[in-house]
Amino acid sequence: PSTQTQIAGFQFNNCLMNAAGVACMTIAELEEVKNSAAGSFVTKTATLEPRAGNPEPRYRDVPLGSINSMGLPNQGLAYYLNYLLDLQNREPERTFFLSLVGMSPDETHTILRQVQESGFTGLTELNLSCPNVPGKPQIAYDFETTEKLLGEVFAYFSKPLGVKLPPYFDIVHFDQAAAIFNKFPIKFVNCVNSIGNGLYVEDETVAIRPKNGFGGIGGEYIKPTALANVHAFYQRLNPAIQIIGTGGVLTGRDAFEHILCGASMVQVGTTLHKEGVSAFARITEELQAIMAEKGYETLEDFRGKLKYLG
Ligand SMILES: C=Cc1c(C(=O)O)[nH]c(=O)[nH]c1=O
Repeated sequence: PSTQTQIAGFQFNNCLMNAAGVACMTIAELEEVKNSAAGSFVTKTATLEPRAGNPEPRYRDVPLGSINSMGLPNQGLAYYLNYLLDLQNREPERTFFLSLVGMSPDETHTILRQVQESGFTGLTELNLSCPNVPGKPQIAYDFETTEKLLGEVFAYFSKPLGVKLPPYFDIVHFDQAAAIFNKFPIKFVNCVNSIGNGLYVEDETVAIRPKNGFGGIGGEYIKPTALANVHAFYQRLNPAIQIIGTGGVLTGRDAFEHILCGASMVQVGTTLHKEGVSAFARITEELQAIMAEKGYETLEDFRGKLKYLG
């Protein structure tokens, strides 16, 4: 069975890749993901200028997942954009993702204009869901701001662009969010970012320093929420807008469920942080075994075909 896929017309030889934030801060990390069984990579979300991020400890692996309040540390847009421009000349047959967001709407436009004016030929993932910059609410929880921002972006941005979304927990919010995204030539939505502002306690103390221990939750804790968001948007969005599924992927079974719920690409975060890039080959083999057992040759044979109980 083949686990190849396509997003916005770009072919990928595998439907698995890293989630932004994990194994993607430096060129060395990105090269390692690129040279693994992963079909692509996405960079750490880039801001205009480099950022140190929040004080450590700011990321912890825990038994059922992870908690982080990194605070958007990154090397700055130029670092990632220049690497991607060089890479697309070295490997023109492959496509990669650039994740970005500004610290303000104006900065977001400045960044996107730089990408627009560059020769970047890959996919852009606008992160509307960082939960860990103190004082900055997650953009995508503010529907008015999100619609205004996207309207401004698509007035000048013509390269393929998708959005990284926080999890929603209310059916009406799925309706309202999908109605906004359906207004724009968005190529994909990536559901979900970490579940914001969880609290992990060890004995009597928090596990991370920033925000008195509050941080985004990933891993096994979040798969039901991730699958629900993947499927809710799959049900509601214009079919021209594809879904990237992120959250709770430990095994081929989890990847299968994301695709069954409608995902065209599946991202791995916490598991990649814990296991390293060998996770991609393992999860791929597990997914192929499930497909073989069920007689599915391609992802198309089961994508979005979640059965209801009638
Ligand atoms: C880009 C900031 C993010 C961060 C962060 O850098 O704190 N952590 C997340 O779990 N999701 C994010 O989107």
